[in-house]
Amino acid sequence: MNATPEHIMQVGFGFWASKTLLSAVELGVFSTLANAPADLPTLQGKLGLHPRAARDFLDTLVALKLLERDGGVYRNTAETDLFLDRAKPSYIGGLLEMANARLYGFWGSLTEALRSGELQNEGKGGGENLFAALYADPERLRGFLRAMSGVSAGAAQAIAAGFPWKDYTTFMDLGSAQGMVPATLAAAHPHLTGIGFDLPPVKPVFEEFIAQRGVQDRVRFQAGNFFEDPLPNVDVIVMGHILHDWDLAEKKALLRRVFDALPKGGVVIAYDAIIDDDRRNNAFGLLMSLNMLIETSGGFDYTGADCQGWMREAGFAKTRVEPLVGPDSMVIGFK
Ligand SMILES: C[S@@+](CC[C@H](N)C(=O)[O-])C[C@H]1O[C@@H](n2cnc3c(N)ncnc32)[C@H](O)[C@@H]1O
Repeated sequence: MNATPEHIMQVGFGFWASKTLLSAVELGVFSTLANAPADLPTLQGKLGLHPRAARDFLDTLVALKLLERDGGVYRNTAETDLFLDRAKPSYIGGLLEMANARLYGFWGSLTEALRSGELQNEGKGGGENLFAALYADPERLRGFLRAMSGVSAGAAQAIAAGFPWKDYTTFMDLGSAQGMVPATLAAAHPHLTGIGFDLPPVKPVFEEFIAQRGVQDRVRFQAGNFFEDPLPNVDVIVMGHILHDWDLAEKKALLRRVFDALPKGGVVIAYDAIIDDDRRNNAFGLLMSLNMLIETSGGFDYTGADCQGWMREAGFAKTRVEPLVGPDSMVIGFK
């Protein structure tokens, strides 16, 4: 065997590259360059970089294939221009802003979480649930909800394209956050009307986003607690990155409530970074589960087989798993 330490070093120093990108988003590198490509002195001035740091920082982004440089002029790549320019609706940097402001620091306590099984975020020591901790601060709430749009944008498009919506007329996105899924479904399918269901403080942020997307005539918000309040009657209930937040008993209780709320012929679509059944390939799904260890008191990610089992137990007659984009898959249950 021709063993080299390359892979080990790449993984071990992954945080160097990761933090360089997160700081670039924080400093607005990509939004600045989307307006106009620029040379080193111009960028240094616009971004407020120290002369000692600027050249290495920007050339690192070139080497990481996040920027291009031609004759001393830096510009975005096609991908960073589309996804990391704050001015574009395709911006997914909210997720990276949240990773930078919160998760980067919390993951520093991973070893402690691995030993104690206890969350390591704002709720540490207080036993508070993630959402109570997040929602105590309006800026943090907005940041978190924006981040959720980034994390669900690709999946929302894949669900809009990959599910037979022509057979259904109403849907609800349970735990909708800012409303990326309802906005995307309504925009793609003019015959659909939908509801975003989430905790009361989410309402203004949801309504602002839905109006920006121009679908406010067909998408409304309903405030409630999905463990306690009655769920509206719709054909299809979507649950994106919801089940992984909760422990096993809570996951099963939620699926049971969803089953009870659906009409006969109704459908649940649960999507997450679903782990492959053999639990060895979807590294992102497994890392997401460790992220739930850091972020929640009992949450964990799961395989397609796990989720289909819980759906059957809740009463769903038929279930299947379908890939979406990247590490995400959806588990569909038919009542
Ligand atoms: C991880 S986010 C997922 C957001 C979005 N569905 C997505 O895929 O990006 C979980 C969402 O569930 C909401 N949520 C948490 N607890 C809730 C509860 N008890 N009742 C209703 N919504 C809740 C949160 O406010 C948050 O918007």
